[in-house]
Amino acid sequence: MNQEFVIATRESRLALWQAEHVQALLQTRGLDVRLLGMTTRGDQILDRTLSKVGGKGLFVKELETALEDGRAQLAVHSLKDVPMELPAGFVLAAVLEREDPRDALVSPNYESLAALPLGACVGTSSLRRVTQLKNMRPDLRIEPVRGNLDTRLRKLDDGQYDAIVLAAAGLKRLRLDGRIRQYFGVDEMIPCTGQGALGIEIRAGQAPLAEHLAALAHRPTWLAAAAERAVSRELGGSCSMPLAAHAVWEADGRLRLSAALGHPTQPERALLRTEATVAATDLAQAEALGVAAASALREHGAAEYLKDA
Ligand SMILES: NCc1[nH]cc(CCC(=O)O)c1CC(=O)O
Repeated sequence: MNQEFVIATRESRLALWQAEHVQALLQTRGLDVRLLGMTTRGDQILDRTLSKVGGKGLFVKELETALEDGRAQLAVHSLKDVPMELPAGFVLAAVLEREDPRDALVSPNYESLAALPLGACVGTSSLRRVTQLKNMRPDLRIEPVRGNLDTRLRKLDDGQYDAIVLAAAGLKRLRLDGRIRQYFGVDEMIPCTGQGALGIEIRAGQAPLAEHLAALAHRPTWLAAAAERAVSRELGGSCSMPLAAHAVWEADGRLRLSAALGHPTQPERALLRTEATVAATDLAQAEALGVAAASALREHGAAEYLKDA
């Protein structure tokens, strides 16, 4: 009898889709894999903006506890919800191929951001989206919206907002992308670090499992995400930081990283931006690209922006 592996997962439809996706990939490698559904503090606290209650780590802590207790061996996360530094004893065993990294506008009545009337109400709780929206459309009224994708869409349909902004990846995975009215270009609204990618976390030193997971990894996504995550880590990576960072592979095989930092409490202030390209062939080079982008943002005044974060 094979050893059975257990995947700890949140129970939103998107989290379950992601965990089942990894389960199916491991099953094709001949492994027995079962899911363990869990509710995290991030799922329970729905009335406050995450940056105010302790940040993205709230989505992963309970899952890490299950790994520690041995109730599960791996946790599947949206990479963008994974803190920049994992607690001691945990490692990111693989980053899987990225789904569409773009942000998308969903609206019952308006076909694009430009079509929204003056002063329209847009729902998003992401400071990164708030600052980029306010830079494009200072007139918009931006209101928080929390909860899983179905909850957010229901609040939109209830008429609480004229539009909401969501990651295209989640909508596509749940086949809800028919609701998208506009895709933002990745230079127009720079995505969050790791957006659209999945990260698999395990305890350090799990050799046979780590090898199976390494075989699932998508190296181009992993290097791109490593560059993106390095920018955030260098700048102190917290949820109260309106940071966008996105890396793409150019046709010539080089990695191009764009990053933007907004002001945490004055979202209409101009974004600080940087862009750089390198020939990266390993994780260290990709991370160095991110570190350089963070330095460039500091030269543009990041410290002054971040003192209010
Ligand atoms: N912050 C919550 C979250 N985490 C991952 C996704 C979507 C999937 C992804 O980007 O990988 C979402 C929803 C959203 O931002 O719209």
